[in-house]
Amino acid sequence: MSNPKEGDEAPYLSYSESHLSDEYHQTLTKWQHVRLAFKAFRLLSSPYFARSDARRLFLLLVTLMLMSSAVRVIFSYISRDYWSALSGRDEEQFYHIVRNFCVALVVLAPLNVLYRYQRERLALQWREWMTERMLKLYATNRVYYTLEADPKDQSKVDNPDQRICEDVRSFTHFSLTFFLTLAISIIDLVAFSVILYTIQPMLFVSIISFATVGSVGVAVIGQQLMRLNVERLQKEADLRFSLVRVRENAESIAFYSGEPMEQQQILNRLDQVVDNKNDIIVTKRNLDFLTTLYNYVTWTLPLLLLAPAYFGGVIELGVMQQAAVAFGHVLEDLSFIVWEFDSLAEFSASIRRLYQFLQAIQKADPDRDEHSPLLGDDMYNEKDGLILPTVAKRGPSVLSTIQLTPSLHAVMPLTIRNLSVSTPDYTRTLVKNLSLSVNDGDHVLICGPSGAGKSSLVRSIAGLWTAGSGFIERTSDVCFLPQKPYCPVASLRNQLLYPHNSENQSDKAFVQSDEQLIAIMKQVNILGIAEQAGNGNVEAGLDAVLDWSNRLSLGEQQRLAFGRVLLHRPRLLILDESTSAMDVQSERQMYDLLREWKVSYISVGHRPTLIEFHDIRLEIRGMGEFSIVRIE
Ligand SMILES: Nc1ncnc2c1ncn2[C@@H]1O[C@H](COP(=O)(O)OP(=O)(O)OP(=O)(O)O)[C@@H](O)[C@H]1O
Repeated sequence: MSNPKEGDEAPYLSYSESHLSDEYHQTLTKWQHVRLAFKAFRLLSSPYFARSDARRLFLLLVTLMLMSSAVRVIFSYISRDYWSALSGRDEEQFYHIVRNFCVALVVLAPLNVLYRYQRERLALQWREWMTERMLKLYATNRVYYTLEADPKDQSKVDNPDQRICEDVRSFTHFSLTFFLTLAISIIDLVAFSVILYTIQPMLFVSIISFATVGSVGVAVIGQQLMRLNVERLQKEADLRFSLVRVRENAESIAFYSGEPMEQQQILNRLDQVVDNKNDIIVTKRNLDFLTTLYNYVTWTLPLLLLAPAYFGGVIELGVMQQAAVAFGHVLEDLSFIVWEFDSLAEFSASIRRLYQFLQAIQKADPDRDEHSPLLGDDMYNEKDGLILPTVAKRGPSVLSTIQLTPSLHAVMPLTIRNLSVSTPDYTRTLVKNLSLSVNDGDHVLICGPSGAGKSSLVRSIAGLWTAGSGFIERTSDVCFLPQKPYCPVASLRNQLLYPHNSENQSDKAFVQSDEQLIAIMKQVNILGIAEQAGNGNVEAGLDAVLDWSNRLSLGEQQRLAFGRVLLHRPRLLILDESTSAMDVQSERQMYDLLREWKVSYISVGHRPTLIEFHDIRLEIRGMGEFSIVRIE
């Protein structure tokens, strides 16, 4: 990996794999980091603020921000007069100021509240918009699958869940908080500097020197805090992920009695979180020593500087008080970035993680290339929302890929010509030069030794794997049945309708009556499941929402998956060991149903009982070799 040079712009925007990696980021200079962060920030934020509604809300927010700045200056004058009236024992003036204060409190103070409210509201809307868009890009063209598929891929992004949920939240929240607070600080800085200067020019000079010394000191310690915070996000996501894995694989772990190993792994990750947090606490303590000292000096320094003038009767007590307040404000504004190290670190970490993630999504999506907008803004239309891309924009790939053409009007359910299938990393060819035609009513059995490439061939037919060469034409009216069917957390009715959903308006055409669903459950022999879930009432059972993947046996889940197929009645069905957990009689019953429906099917499996349900046998032997024979 080459070390990037100063002024080297191009790599920041390209998504070559090395530029997505953490190692690449470690080679960047500090200046390049800042430029990359700004460029990434612009690319991530501009699509949202290109929208008229977002711009309107932002304008309102800036107006409120300016007004709340003015409120602070007005209050500083009220407070000056208040103290002056008190020190001069001027009762009439005092009550006059109290009246002014009450009016200001009612009229002006709510502006501060409204400003903060509006800021939160905009941050939430922005978050919703960005998360929605990222989710769509993540789901388009099975990007989520591609990102997980190649374990050796250097550009693989960790914890996408954390990036979509947590990083988007902190990005949108901090963008607004940070930049607006920065703007307020600059306005305040100017306003209160003028006040200080008019009280005594020396006050202004001393505050600048004081703030510079303090900021440098804090920056040295704060830098370490920034690095530790970046690490914290990743370590906490890793810990959460290891707990999610235990929950998802609870039964397998229980059978293996794998608790000690799992616990060890979780504890190792917890140790890393704790070590990191310890370092953060120690660094914060050091920072605290400095900032506390700084705060107390801030409180007394302006009073010390103005004491001779006060005791000499040149200025009033109110002026002293106003100077102290202004001094605090200016110092706070000058040190804003320093104080905000914590959030700044979190903010820059989330920018980087989001940018990396969106680059990886762009790379994994065959319909997009490095020139496509990062957040897909060309696909956005104010009226229809996000439109998913349909036209391939990417030029010919350097690596050859399988050409898949799914069509509703395909002449045959499946035609394969000169197909070679490789693993996603192109290191091994599993099938070489395969040509096969599957006619309506054909039943093909794919068999062969474990690891030879049977499931890989199915993945290529589905379009999940594209590494290799050759042509696949198939009907788009196809269903794939994996060995372990996916059961979403939903009602039994929606298990059967999956991937459709009875609650979705757009899926209305796929929804079946309870009678039809019950008839199907009878055919695939799972009516008992509905009866149990509904305490004897089958209709109530259809509405039961349970963790079905843990509740049902694998054989029951496989029969449920056949029920889904029966509902969808595809022209072509591809089964990858989809009856492996069934008893022989159930397996026969399922295949009899398939034949009854006259559906063409291709099965992958090892069981000798499967032979009799098929008429063509494709044996994959590994290393590219195969044979095709007709079963008599
Ligand atoms: N994402 C991946 N990247 C690289 N190699 C992979 C990947 N997924 C699977 N493989 C490898 O591809 C080979 C073929 O796997 P495949 O799942 O197709 O085998 P199979 O014939 O279906 O085996 P089984 O009968 O055990 O299910 C295996 O050696 C496997 O390790």
